[in-house]
Amino acid sequence: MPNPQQAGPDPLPADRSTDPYDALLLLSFGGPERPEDVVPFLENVTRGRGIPRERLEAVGQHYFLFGGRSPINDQNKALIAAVEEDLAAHGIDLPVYWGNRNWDPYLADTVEQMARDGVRRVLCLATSAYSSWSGCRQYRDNLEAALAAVPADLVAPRIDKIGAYCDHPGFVAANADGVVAALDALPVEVRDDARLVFVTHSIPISMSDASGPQGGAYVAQHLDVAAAVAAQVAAVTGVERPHELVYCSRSGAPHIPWLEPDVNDRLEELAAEGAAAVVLSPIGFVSDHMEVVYDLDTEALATAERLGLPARRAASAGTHPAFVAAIRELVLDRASRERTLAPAARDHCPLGCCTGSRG
Ligand SMILES: CC1=C(CCC(=O)O)c2cc3nc(cc4[nH]c(cc5[nH]c(cc1n2)c(C)c5CCC(=O)O)c(CCC(=O)O)c4C)C(CCC(=O)O)=C3C
Ligand SMILES: [Fe+2]
Repeated sequence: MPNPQQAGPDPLPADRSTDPYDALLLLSFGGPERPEDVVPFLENVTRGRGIPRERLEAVGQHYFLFGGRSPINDQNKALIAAVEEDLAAHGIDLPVYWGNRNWDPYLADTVEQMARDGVRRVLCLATSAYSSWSGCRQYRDNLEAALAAVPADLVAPRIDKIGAYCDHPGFVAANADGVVAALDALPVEVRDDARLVFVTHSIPISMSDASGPQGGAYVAQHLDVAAAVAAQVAAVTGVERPHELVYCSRSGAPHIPWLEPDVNDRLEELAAEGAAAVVLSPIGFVSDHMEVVYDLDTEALATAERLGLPARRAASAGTHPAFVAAIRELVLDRASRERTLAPAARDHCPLGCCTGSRG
């Protein structure tokens, strides 16, 4: 009878096995790090997207206001460090790679490096938690293009992408914590009456309508997350507050309809209605991107100030431990489903999913 003691090293317990994956890839947007990078970065982002020149100049100014440096790369480095630490603390041995759509480190270089390192099966997590062409399908297309560019003398890895994960309880919990902290930062006399205003990136209505397998997923997912976060905040604070979803960072040509209301317009209405205070919670962003530090912290908070409306911006998920743990759970869950050939609904992207890309 074989002696199990001599059967080689114990296999990892199923709950920390990442088989069949041998690497995790963080796939992100990328951002400039120096003033000289800003214009080339914007050219990368908007190539063929028909963004009016005035809009590009305005967005360039947002970056220059912050010294030509986007916060996004530092945030991704911090997230990777936190994920590596969390994986190690849980006895999980999985190297983490990082590649971007629009700036260095470019995805194609990262995929080539993975091939050189002999990586065969990669699990990819994008820094976008929701379904849409911009947040999901475009990243899939970027993966395909990067794989196709791997030099012929190398074996390209196989890459599976985790689907929209905004519904993960850890993502919801991280955002709820941010809202609770923002409420605490409001003057005590308006705290209980504060309105919870959840914010995400506006996208063309045609892109929104075509998001997810059945369409309309972008807005539906955000409404679900907003409701879940608001419920958790109510449970923690013991106060039910009205909540709603608004949009920021509208781009594109003026005649193309994008999701509304814009956060600034809505703040005007709320002030006119006599709202006591607001908390802005950027659930549409996984960390404090330029849209958060400019469109919310700089612009929307100035609007609120002008209106005399007390307002605080809640932290995004960032490196909140609940979000970092969520990433580990997403990885382990996908790996175990891959082993049992039972992919989760989130990972099922039919051919027509998130295709609509323009107004
Ligand atoms: C849904 C969505 C997300 C969330 C999902 C995800 O994260 O992917 C997102 C993220 C981001 N968008 C970013 C930056 C930009 N997005 C632009 C333009 C556009 N975004 C769009 C949508 C989204 N964008 C759309 C429909 C356009 C119009 C052009 C087109 O149809 O493709 C432009 C061009 C100028 C402008 O028009 O604003 C810039 C500079 C950055 C980096 C920020 C930083 O540096 O911290 C990040 C994380
Ligand atoms: Fe964007």
